[in-house]
Amino acid sequence: MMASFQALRSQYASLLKRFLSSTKDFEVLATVPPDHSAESETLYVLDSSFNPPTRAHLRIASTALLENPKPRPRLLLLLATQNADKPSKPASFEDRLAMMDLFARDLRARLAESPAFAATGLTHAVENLPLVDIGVTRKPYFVDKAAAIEHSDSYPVALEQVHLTGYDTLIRIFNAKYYPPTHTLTPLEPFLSKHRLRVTMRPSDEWGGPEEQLGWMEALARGDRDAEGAQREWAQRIQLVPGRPPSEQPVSSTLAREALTSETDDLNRLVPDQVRDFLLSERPYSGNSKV
Ligand SMILES: Nc1ncnc2c1ncn2[C@@H]1O[C@H](COP(=O)(O)OP(=O)(O)OP(=O)(O)O)[C@@H](O)[C@H]1O
Ligand SMILES: NC(=O)c1ccc[n+]([C@@H]2O[C@H](COP(=O)(O)O)[C@@H](O)[C@H]2O)c1
Repeated sequence: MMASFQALRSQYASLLKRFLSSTKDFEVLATVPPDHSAESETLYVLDSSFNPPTRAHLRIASTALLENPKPRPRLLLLLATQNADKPSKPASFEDRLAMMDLFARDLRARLAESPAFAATGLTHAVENLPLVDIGVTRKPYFVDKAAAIEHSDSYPVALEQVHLTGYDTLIRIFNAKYYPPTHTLTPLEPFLSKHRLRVTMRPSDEWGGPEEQLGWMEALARGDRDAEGAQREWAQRIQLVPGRPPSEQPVSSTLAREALTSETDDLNRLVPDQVRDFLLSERPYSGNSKV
């Protein structure tokens, strides 16, 4: 197992090196399983630091894909090598890409259990499962990520993108401080006129509960943000879906990194199985991992 983890990491290390020495803003490095032929009508995009991928990311991706299983959707797991706010830190990007690949396999295994992706007629179940692309981008902002994906030669230009985010990220996308020089929300227009956001609620002390989060959407639809350059029609392009029920414990990448140094049993509920095996075997946060 360890040998195959190392092989996966070095495979991504060389693909990443090629990307970093290119002038590209975005590249698909691999597809799980390797297959580039399938047509799809929607591209779901999960942009994250994947540091590490968690069961929250698994829930966000699987609920989206299960909601619209036909025609076969495609999912892009997008590693942001530059974050809008956070400085870069361990794990190394090749470790994260290897974990994204393992996450893609865990996700497909979960989807394979659902009737939505079961075999139909002459088609085997595995042929109905979404393909998962593993990509990288240098662009920290969603408007630029979406444009880089549109202009890449990996997908048809007209493909609609549905960006999967949490509520905390939605609030940041709608923060005019990110859009110099005018510091208005008008730069979101090309993004939200073509693409969509599927936002998972993330109740917390900082972000409030479901009512507050639904209230944010109502305010946008009412025109409360028009003075900042927003358009009330954008509310129709944003779907807000329930997240973790209050009875379940919180899940985040930070909690998973902490569990690795203290309560490794907690990893079972925080990260998918193959990601847990990678974390326990490779210890990518110990400071000894090869960069
Ligand atoms: N538990 C969660 N509920 C809802 N959305 C989530 C959750 N975890 C992550 N997300 C969303 O997934 C996307 C990527 O998340 P990110 O990589 O920042 O994970 P994180 O767990 O918040 O990371 P960290 O703990 O390292 O800050 C973001 O849009 C974030 O809002
Ligand atoms: N205005 C924006 O588009 C905007 C603002 C803040 C964060 N982001 C991005 O959101 C993603 C998630 O960010 P965090 O990992 O900090 O939660 C990152 O790719 C980050 O760069 C985008």
